[in-house]
Amino acid sequence: APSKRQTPAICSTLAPVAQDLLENLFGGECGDSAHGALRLIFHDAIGISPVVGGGGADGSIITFNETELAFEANDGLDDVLADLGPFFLKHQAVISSGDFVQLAGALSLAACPGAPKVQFVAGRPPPLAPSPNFLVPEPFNTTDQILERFASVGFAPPEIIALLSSHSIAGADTVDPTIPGTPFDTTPSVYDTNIFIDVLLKGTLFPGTSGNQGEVETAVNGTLRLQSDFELARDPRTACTWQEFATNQPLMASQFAPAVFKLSLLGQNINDLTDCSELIPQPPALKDVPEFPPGQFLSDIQDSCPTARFPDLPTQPGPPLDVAPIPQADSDDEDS
Ligand code: HEM
Ligand SMILES: [Ca+2]
Ligand SMILES: [Ca+2]
Repeated sequence: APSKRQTPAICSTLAPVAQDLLENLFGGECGDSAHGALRLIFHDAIGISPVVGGGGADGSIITFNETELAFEANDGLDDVLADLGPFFLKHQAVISSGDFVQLAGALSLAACPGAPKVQFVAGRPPPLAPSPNFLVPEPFNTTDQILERFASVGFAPPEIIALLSSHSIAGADTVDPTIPGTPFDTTPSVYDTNIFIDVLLKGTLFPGTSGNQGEVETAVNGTLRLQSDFELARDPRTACTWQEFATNQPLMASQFAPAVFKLSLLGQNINDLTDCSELIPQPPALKDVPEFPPGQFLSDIQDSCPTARFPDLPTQPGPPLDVAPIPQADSDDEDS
């Protein structure tokens, strides 16, 4: 008989944690809790530098949250930790904070149609110290600064754009504090290519107040555009990858999975970790049809790739959208 790989002990131990997160934290939704858990992967992992140190994907953002939540770039993560923290405390006897962040992040995609299944490895030791400040990119950083920050930990420009596909299932609470939960694209519960289409449209409005640091005008009511997304979409070093993903959802998903797995290994040695990817469900499939939002056309696209024109797409029928805010996860009260 063909030999079947036996489930490693650490994976069996973590199975009930995964189950609890899927059922009781995410509840089968690609909503605020899932978005927060996905963002947390990044803000924990990127806390490492060849110059100033830091432990990367080590769970420091949980263990040393008193230090790291005070960093400006981590604004809004207080809500995420309020949401996830009780699950970590409940299971901390069997899972390190570093594994918890990465497990929750990989599981966060489970209910997001179109998302890839991301690998998960376990066995990260407890973090030794908080991350130094100023390692997490900010939406008002220049493209040079962002590319350099990622390059210093081994990420090439196309990998950065692949990682930013996460902004397809995301929104902002703190960029414009008057409108928490404002999504970055028209479909914040679907891992589709709309983020890459929407951000290339000519900006005409602010969804709330103007003058917020790191925000630029967006094209669709109810969505918020980050200055960093705007610039990465238009910079010649990244614009062609951005444009390619805009009309190729399978490519976007297939490039995101290895890039986000690579994030989960920052500061870790993969040879010391155990593959527990069997704990991660395959997210629902998506048949993505790239379209311009209602009332928008190719002439509204700010063509930015030097070597290929943006392709013409159908326009979604109907009146202009006013995208609804993302309902906020509330750790105490779900139904009032
Ligand atoms: C250039 C790098 C990046 C910048 C400047 C950036 C910036 C931001 C900002 C300002 C927010 C809104 C936070 C708030 O006000 O609540 C946000 C949200 C988010 N980001 Fe990024 N980000 C970057 C890269 C990434 C990466 C690599 C990931 C992937 C793992 C990611 C995943 C998310 C998610 C999922 C959210 C939504 C959080 C929520 O809705 O609660 N971002 N990002
Ligand atoms: Ca960290
Ligand atoms: Ca989307």
